[in-house]
Amino acid sequence: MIEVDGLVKKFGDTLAIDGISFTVYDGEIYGLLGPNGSGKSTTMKILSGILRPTEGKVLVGGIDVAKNPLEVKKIVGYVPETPILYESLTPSELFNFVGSIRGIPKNKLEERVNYFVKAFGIEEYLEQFIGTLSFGTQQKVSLITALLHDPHVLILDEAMNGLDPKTARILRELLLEFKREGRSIVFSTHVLPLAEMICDRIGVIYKGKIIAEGTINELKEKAHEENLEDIFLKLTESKDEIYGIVQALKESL
Ligand SMILES: Nc1ncnc2c1ncn2[C@@H]1O[C@H](COP(=O)(O)OP(=O)(O)OP(=O)(O)O)[C@@H](O)[C@H]1O
Repeated sequence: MIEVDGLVKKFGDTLAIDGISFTVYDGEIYGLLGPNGSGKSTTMKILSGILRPTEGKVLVGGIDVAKNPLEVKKIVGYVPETPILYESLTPSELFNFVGSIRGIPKNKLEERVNYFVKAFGIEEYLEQFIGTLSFGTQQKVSLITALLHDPHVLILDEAMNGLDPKTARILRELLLEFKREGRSIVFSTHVLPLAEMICDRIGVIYKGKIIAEGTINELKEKAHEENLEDIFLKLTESKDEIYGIVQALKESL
């Protein structure tokens, strides 16, 4: 379970997160949706123990992230928006390195590496330098790295980015399985039909604030709109603006 209460994050004069609160229960996929720069990645980095909050309280599995970020990192699997990997290591070397710093027993590590390497189909890249791999393959390596310690909480920042349709489907099924096992998952994406497909509840974040939260059906009712894209555009005040821009483009052509 993740409990976020009155979270604020400032970068100098920039107020990136402006007092947000939400809860992600065990066995739930919570979608964090918002326009570029609205504060999704910042929130996810705080939940993963990577950034310290300026104000507010965040408990992950009952552990306070500000007081004990190292303990939080033990139970969280975090996939950043862009893979951050050691380019001069091979995936095999990276998995062994991550296994050793996380204290995963050798046989367990081998078992998990084999399982995920097969699931994501990267057998042929295991001995190549990460820096030479395609973006999608690096994303798969990043995902495997985040899953090796069998985390109870998953923080996935646009984790489907760059994945081919087959791998995206495998990851989707894996996430649904994790959810059935009772793990808590926070999932950000700009692909709204995907969010509609897998998220149990959604929080719409805009200018550092959660401006709407609920199941898809609850959001549809609140916004009087039929699909998540229209709900999202309405809530983020983009709908009229888009029509104006498209109209101006048509006139200028
Ligand atoms: N390290 C940093 N230093 C200064 N400002 C930052 C830093 N990280 C994020 N910000 C600012 O915080 C705000 C929120 O950024 P964030 O990356 O969380 O947005 P986002 O919703 O993840 O955007 P995107 O959809 O483009 O990935 C932005 O104004 C951004 O410029």
